[in-house]
Amino acid sequence: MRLLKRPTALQPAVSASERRLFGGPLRYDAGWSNHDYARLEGRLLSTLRSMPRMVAGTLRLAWDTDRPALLTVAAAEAGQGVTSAVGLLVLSEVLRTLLGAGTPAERLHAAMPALAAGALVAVLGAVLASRSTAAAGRLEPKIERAAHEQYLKAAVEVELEAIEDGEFRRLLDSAQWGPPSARRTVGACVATLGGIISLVATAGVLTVLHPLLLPMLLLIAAPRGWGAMRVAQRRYLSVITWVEHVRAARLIGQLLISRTSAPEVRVHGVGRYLLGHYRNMAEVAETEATRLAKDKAATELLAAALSGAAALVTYGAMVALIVTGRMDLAVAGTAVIAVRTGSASLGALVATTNTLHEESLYVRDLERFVAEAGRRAIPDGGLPLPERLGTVRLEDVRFSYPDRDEPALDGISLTIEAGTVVALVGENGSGKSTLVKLLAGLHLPDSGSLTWDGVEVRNADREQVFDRVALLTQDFERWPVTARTNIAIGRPGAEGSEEAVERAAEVVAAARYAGADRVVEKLPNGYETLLARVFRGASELSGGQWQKFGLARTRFRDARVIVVDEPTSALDPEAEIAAFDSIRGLTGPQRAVILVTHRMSGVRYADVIYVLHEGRLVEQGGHEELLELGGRYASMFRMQAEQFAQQTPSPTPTPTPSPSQASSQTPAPSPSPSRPRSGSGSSPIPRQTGASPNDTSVT
Ligand SMILES: Nc1ncnc2c1ncn2[C@@H]1O[C@H](COP(=O)(O)OP(=O)(O)OP(=O)(O)O)[C@@H](O)[C@H]1O
Repeated sequence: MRLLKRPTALQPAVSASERRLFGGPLRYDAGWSNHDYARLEGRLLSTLRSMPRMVAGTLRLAWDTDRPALLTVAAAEAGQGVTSAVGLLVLSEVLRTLLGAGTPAERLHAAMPALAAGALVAVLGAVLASRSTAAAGRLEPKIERAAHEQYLKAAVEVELEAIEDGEFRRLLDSAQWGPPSARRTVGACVATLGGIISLVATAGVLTVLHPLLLPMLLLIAAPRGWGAMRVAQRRYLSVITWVEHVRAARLIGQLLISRTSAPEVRVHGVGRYLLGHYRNMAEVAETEATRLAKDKAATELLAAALSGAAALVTYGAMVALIVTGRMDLAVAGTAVIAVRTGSASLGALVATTNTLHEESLYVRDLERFVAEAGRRAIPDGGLPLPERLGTVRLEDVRFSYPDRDEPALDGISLTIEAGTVVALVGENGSGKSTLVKLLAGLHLPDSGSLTWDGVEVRNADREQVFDRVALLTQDFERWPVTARTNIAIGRPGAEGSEEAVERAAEVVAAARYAGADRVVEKLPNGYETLLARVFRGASELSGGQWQKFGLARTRFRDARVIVVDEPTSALDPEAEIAAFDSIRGLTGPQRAVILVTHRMSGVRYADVIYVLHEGRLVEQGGHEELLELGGRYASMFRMQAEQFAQQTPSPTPTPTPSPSQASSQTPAPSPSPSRPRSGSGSSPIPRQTGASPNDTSVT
């Protein structure tokens, strides 16, 4: 492996693999991580100062999640601090008595009450510790769950544009460590609280014994605190800087074991190729781990040396105090134990504060993500849409993706009326899918107007816009759930027992409508078959079979505007004809169908065909009208028809015209035009404008 640069925290090495596979380093570019670096490096105290605010967020979450548990933990920890102070005072009394006047038996006898009190205090301390452990154990999973829910909810509610934005995705990625960190923050908070209380108690006892002892104790612990904090900050910075590298290596690992890539991994030898790159990237990550380990070792050695020197000075000062008679032996004995206890608890406090600090950095990422997601959330509320669909209208709409200079759509004006089938056609990248996303309310126009029955979509209640749309896109989701749920998920909602029965019947009707019922018949457990082969007993479907499920889901959704984007790309000729018929049958008086496809045989029956070219609307009209126009549509249609005619032996392919289009002499570029459609003889099934989507199958 060739390293192109010596790695540092700010400019990590760029491996040849990264350049080859991803075109460069996969890291956070400038932006907030570098800003953090400067902050972490230069302003340790300000980082420490901001810690209480970060911790407060988690404590608020704890307060909202399980208040009694939080209060129990706080009380038990405070109680433990008090018991440890009392324990030290008792010890001092025991030592004073044992080192005092009298015979050994008399001194032992005199020390008995203090010894008994010490035992009682120790038992009380143990009981309080166990109460604290139990309550914290109850609280921690709840905190993680609440934080995770907060994370997922924030992610679900943002605009699609945010999800497609690389910077936001990075934030989304780094925030995923927030919920487990919030859980650990609770544990660290508890330990820190306990540490602080017991330290204050010990400090009080030390001050009573001699005023010089407390500053000396702090001197012992300070270097270790500095060292631990520095190591944590560097580790955090490294994790953040390398997050994308780790993600990329993980992605390669996934590709190597994924089922979909398995054939190419084997036949094309991609396995060995990717494995080599995986190793390269892992080795680069190892150099970073080595760098961190060296840095940590050096920091800890320096901290230990400084702390050791401070301990030496402390014990030297105590000897001097005893020798000069300014401290008696019993006090010195207690002081030695108190300094040891104190430095141990200060060490533990430094460690837990450090954990708290490190974890709170991740919790802060989560907070930052939630805040950013809030800013980019789909707005709540807005103008209501009429229950019945009339017209969706676009006027001079322009839309650009944030990272593109050229607009994806420019000057688009079109109308979609209820009860019609509208087709969008155009070459790859002409803007069809983008237009669909605007119609579905997933993106808002940059300029121009998009209205639903006169209500500007920008001001409309977006919930209601989504509610009125059914989407069947090219890459619709193949949910890893049962066949039934894969259809019913099109309209998720509360299921009362009566409604459940009704829904079951609707699911079956939708499956029959889309031809998915014949797929279900062959599944081992029918509708209850799990469709995800990764699980035991589950089945997997072919691409075409999945498309039938997609269509069934769309039908089940029963929306006002039904968008189908390349719905037949994986269907065989017979299924494709049936699918186009089914899609036409989805329309109704209150319903419009928007069909996006490159299959011209499916387009010809649309009421209006809109032709897009480089983001602009270049032609519009009915099939015949556009053929006569002799423009882009006509040439696309003829091209497919000719291609089909060349592939089909004589007799000349029989077009499958609709009754209204029977005069057309152009052969339809249907994949199997001479085969009669099921149930329709050789004539096509007329477009079923006005048919209810709850009618029986039209296939
Ligand atoms: N999420 C995105 N971010 C940035 N640019 C995008 C994004 N999606 C699409 N584009 C760009 O917008 C333009 C229109 O893309 P769109 O997907 O709408 O075309 P299309 O007509 O649906 O293409 P196809 O027929 O291949 O599906 C293209 O130049 C494409 O590269």
